[in-house]
Amino acid sequence: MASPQQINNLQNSFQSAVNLGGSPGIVSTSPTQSFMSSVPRRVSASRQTKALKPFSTGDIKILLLENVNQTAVEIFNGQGYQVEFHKSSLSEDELIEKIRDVHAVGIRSKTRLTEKVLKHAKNLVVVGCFCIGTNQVDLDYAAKIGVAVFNSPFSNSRSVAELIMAEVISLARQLGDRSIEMHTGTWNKVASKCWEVRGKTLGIIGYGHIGSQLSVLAEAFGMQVLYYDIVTIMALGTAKQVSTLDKLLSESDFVTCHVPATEDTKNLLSAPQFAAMKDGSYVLNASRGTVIDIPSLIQAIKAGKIAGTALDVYPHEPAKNGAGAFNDELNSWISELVSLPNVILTPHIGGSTEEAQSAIGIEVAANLSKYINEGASVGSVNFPEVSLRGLDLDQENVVRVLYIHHNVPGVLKTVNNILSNHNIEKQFSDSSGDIAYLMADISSVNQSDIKDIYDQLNATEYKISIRLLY
Ligand SMILES: NC(=O)c1ccc[n+]([C@@H]2O[C@H](COP(=O)([O-])OP(=O)(O)OC[C@H]3O[C@@H](n4cnc5c(N)ncnc54)[C@H](O)[C@@H]3O)[C@@H](O)[C@H]2O)c1
Ligand SMILES: O=C(O)CC[C@@H](O)C(=O)O
Repeated sequence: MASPQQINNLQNSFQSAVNLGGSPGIVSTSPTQSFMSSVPRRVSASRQTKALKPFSTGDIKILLLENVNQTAVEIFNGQGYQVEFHKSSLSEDELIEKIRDVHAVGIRSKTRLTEKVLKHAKNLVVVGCFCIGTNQVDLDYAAKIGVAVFNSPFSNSRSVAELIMAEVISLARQLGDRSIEMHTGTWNKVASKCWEVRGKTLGIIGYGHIGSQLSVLAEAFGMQVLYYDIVTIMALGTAKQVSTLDKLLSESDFVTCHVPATEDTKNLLSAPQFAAMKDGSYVLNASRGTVIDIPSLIQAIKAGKIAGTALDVYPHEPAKNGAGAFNDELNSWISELVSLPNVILTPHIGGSTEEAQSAIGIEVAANLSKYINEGASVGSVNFPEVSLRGLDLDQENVVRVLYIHHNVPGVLKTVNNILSNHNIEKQFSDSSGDIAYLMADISSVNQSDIKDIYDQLNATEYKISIRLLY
């Protein structure tokens, strides 16, 4: 378990990496009253670069849902933001109400940020998914309205891989059933249909961050590893990539899914795939609930084709913890599933370890703060990745222009024409699909010029959103 000191050290290293120490720079998508007042700049002596600060730090409001780790809360508090923290996710109506005037939202896997919800967000600049998966957010629509989305691409990968490894052994030894029996007073000392995992074949569908970590763990247990992925990926150890899903299914004793939720992965394993598997093999899923057709899996277990399953994710999951939350109203087949032998069910805890949650809290909070304070979108999952080096401490009358716009011809000419009365110190622009993002540091800007620059940029036909940091 990570000690508070280790967590503190981790946090410090992240903070210095993203240069969050000292005075934060603050932003807003639209000019507030404080935009027009000349807020004196605060520059920390310990910093090598100038902190940008157009507004009072208290102007930034952050809504954190789903018990996002306290490391994130501490980072945001340290920035002086207003943090509203909720342990669970919110209903759609509550979310629509809460999202109206916040600048950032932090969620995990339960909160659905749909187009309908995002349409009500009038000041939203950025979304943080404090997890790996981002399928719960309408990424295209978010980009369309100029909202960058960040996640933590691998902070919980190891935790998921370790859980799966534990479950592979637990299924092979029917551990779940033996434990339930003992809890109810039954002594059932059996060896029949209980196996070592040594020498067995693990088939991994999706050889990304989690799949490849799992590959290493499985080989250490003496397993052979096959993997199927839509892209060619270098094998770790002696694992072998197979060219078709059917080959993986027909040769594996255990099949585990580590793919994202996409149209292509919906019901990736259904009746024909279970039929193609070895008799007495096992199925594991800790990716997303849409990836496996659970009613077909139930039939395959009942028919004796599949000897057991470990599931961590479900098509519908409860919004919050509580007794009775996992029932047939949620998914009609639940009571049938729980009545079957050798079925290990966990409440979406693949990434739920102290280490993973604390690292995710720090990573995503740091990225969000950097985007809010400096405009850096590097690491965003739906945005062009743009960043500029910090401003020198002694630079006076400098403004950073953050201009998110439609990716069409003529933008640079128009924007640079607006900026041309000032010296463009540096500029970077990139596009991703229909969205483009231009960042420019301009000098020789008087306080009185700022509103004029804002108004001119705001009037351009290509604009999606603008922020000015100074
Ligand atoms: N249970 C949990 O708590 C938990 C925790 C973390 C992640 N996850 C889920 O696990 C998923 C995988 O995580 P990751 O970090 O390994 O992702 P990743 O992006 O690193 O790897 C996913 C791999 O799947 C491959 N892939 C995509 N579509 C495919 C298809 N149709 N067939 C075969 N391969 C395909 C990709 O090429 C990639 O190599 C995430 O998307 C997330 O939904 C769950
Ligand atoms: O913490 C969560 O809610 C999600 C965990 C996992 O599914 C992920 O996508 O990282």
